[in-house]
Amino acid sequence: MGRLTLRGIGKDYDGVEISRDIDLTIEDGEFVVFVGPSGCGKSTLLRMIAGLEDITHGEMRLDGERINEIPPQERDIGMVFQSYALYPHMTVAENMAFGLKLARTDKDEIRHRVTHAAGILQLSELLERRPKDLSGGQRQRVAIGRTMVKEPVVFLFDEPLSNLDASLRVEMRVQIAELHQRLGATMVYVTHDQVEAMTLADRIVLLSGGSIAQVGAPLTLYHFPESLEVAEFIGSPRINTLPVMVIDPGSQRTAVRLTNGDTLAVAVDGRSLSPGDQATLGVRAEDFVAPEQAEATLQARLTVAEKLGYETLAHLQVDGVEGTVTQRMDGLAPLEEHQVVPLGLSGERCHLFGPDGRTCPRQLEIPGIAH
Ligand SMILES: Nc1ncnc2c1ncn2[C@@H]1O[C@H](COP(=O)(O)OP(=O)(O)OP(=O)(O)O)[C@@H](O)[C@H]1O
Repeated sequence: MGRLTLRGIGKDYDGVEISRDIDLTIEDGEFVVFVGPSGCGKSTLLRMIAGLEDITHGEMRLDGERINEIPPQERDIGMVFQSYALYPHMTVAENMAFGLKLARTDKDEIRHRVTHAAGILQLSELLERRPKDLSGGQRQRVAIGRTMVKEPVVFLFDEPLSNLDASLRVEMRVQIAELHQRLGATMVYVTHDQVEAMTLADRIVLLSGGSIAQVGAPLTLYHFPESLEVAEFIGSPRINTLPVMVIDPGSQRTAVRLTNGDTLAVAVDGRSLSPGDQATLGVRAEDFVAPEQAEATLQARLTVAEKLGYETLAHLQVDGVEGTVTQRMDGLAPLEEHQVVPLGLSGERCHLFGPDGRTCPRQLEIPGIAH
């Protein structure tokens, strides 16, 4: 088993609050990713679970047992660090066996566990090599193997892929997902990379300023963000934001005025808003519609077209809108420099955020996505 419960967890450093009011249950076998901007407290929270940081407030339990005061080596939890921290003078096999040797595990048992882990991590041919003779990805696998042989019920990963180049990151990401499927262990993973979070997580915990901004399945956060901050963090390219004025807030549709004077009835419950409020319309790059299906259309001018092959990201300028707006287009869409592009909007496919950044609940059902 490996069920973690965090109740009212908080951390102060010298009187400064770093994390606060963290309430979270991580189920046995779940893959949970902590994500958020730099300094939001992801690593601190992970280190508290590992026992590497004292917990200032609250209670943490593993399978029902309070672990606040239990030292790291006595928790049934293993951590894989960003820096692999392998011993350079030891072989791969010795590095993997080291922790078990210290714990005076039986020699045959050590050999069995190292061989088993090496098989799963495709390290069997490399067991006699030293770390300097391994690639970055192989070293990372050894670091995972060293944790695996301890057979913890919870694995913690602190940005394990951040030292790898882009293509290796993708490859290791898939391997970590496969490892989770094979072991079925609880995994808690820290990253500031939202793509890693989206692809690996059963549930994402988005942290902001030391507390939880939203917890949910990746696609729930993508389609039903609870705040502008979450909407802007999840998704690449970043969600487009357009300033609008609230005209008529309603429970099913909320009418807003765009910068060009057009009105749009957004399919949200806007009853928390008042007429005249300055709000923010959120539109993902793929959510613009063809002009003939649009309820309102903004005229935009192409600034840059990023041709990625299967799609083109068109960066556009819209009068009265700061920065650029990005539209996802077909990879073969013919585009000319400075071309005028009509940006069609549909009230069904937009998000609306109030002046305080809170989301107006979307009146939309997407099959299979809870909200
Ligand atoms: N030992 C410490 N003493 C004082 N402040 C600390 C200490 N360790 C971390 N902090 C502060 O706590 C906050 C959260 O740090 P933490 O490393 O948990 O953030 P993070 O979200 O993991 O960031 P990053 O993505 O940059 O690694 C930061 O403001 C950091 O400066």
